Amino acid sequence: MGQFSISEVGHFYIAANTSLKHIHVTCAIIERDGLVLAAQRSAVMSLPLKWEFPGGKIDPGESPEECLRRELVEEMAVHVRVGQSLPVSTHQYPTFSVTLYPFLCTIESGEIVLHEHVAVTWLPPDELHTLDWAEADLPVIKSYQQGCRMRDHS
Ligand SMILES: Nc1nc2c([nH]c(=O)n2[C@H]2C[C@H](O)[C@@H](COP(=O)(O)OP(=O)(O)OP(=O)(O)O)O2)c(=O)[nH]1
Repeated sequence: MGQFSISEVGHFYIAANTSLKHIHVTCAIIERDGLVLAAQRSAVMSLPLKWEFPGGKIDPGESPEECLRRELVEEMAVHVRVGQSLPVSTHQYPTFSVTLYPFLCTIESGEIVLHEHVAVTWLPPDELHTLDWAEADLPVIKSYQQGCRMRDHS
């Protein structure tokens, strides 16, 4: 051990990185009465206790909108109306990378029952940054907040 040069270590690092898992995930920015829903991942999920927008991995043959509707029923027992899409963004975590497909949503029917998350909260868009978010969500929050400011000024 300790026999590798910097360039060899760099090579192994790049080789390991190119085989990282890449997942495609939808996420729902659910708006109600000027507030937005954030959900906290449980201690036993990946990215434990981080806050996120509910959603999940897109199944083969499924559209992002179909995925969101399915995930929201599974995770929170609500039926959502899927609206406008926001810019897609990709983030590399140390052990996997994720492409997020965010959509504005509203709850069509159902009361929230948490099947996977430990908590949800409703926040004004400009207070979203007060939570400890999954890192991949930071650009999503930024573009969402920019969109809100444009809506406010139109
Ligand atoms: N649903 C959702 N997942 C997110 C967001 N941001 C973010 O980094 N992720 C990550 C967390 C998970 O690693 C992955 C979503 O997949 P998932 O919810 O099916 O993940 P999981 O790890 O609980 O599922 P599993 O692989 O254990 O079956 O994407 C987000 O805003 N919403």
